[in-house]
Amino acid sequence: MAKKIGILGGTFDPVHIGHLRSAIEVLEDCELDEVRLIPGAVPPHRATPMVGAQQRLDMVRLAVEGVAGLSVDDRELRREGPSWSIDTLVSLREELPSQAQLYFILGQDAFAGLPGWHRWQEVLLHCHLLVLQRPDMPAALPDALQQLLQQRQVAHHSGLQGPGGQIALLEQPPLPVSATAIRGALAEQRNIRFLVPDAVRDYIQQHGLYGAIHSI
Ligand SMILES: Nc1ncnc2c1ncn2[C@@H]1O[C@H](COP(=O)(O)OP(=O)(O)OP(=O)(O)O)[C@@H](O)[C@H]1O
Ligand SMILES: O=C(O)c1ccc[n+]([C@@H]2O[C@H](COP(=O)([O-])O)[C@@H](O)[C@H]2O)c1
Repeated sequence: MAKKIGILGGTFDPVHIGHLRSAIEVLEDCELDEVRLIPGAVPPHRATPMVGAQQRLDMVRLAVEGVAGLSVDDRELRREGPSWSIDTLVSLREELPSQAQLYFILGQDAFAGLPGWHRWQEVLLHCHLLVLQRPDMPAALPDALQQLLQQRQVAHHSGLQGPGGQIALLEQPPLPVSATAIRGALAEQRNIRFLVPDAVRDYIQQHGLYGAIHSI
């Protein structure tokens, strides 16, 4: 049987339960062998993260420690330059058997930006896309994505066939959590308990990240 591998790329500034619950639900619903969380070192498409790549990676490692089926892949920190997803996909493909099924998991907001990605039209050569709902996101998608969905969307994720090339939208209930909101809460010295794993909260506190100066 071909391996089924999910990849959840992100800035993870910081990692939170929205990422982790999504990873677990996709792992179970799509019967994947594993989901790899891949922190971006130099996100090319957004402002510089508040916290450096190594500390964001540390937090993702703490978050998935001991969680069956979830792992961390640090390849984007091991290369120079912008963390383009296409480079990540090509390097994963070089390592995996050609029949392995790759599922790139991304939220609706990230999917809406796909036509702006570096070499975006090559992305589906290497993987399927699994798009997760997020709360408060506009339903309208750019024309290029509507066309892409007409060509590539399958009605249900169970219809995704082969190593890549198709898109499924998941009906998973979204958690209304974002890294932006967590950074905002920390800046106001609010308690972020249960929005991130306790080990991540402890790390933030120990290192005084995001302006957290008190016991949070
Ligand atoms: N609550 C959530 N539910 C579903 N998907 C999510 C959720 N939060 C983040 N994601 C998805 O996880 C991936 C990585 O997200 P990212 O690290 O940018 O977190 P974020 O919470 O969106 O951060 P920020 O608020 O800084 O933009 C993206 O594809 C994003 O859409
Ligand atoms: O490769 C690109 O040009 C590109 C542009 C925007 C986003 N991405 C990827 O999309 C994923 C989610 O991004 P973000 O900003 O929500 O953390 C993450 O893996 C990014 O590397 C990739």
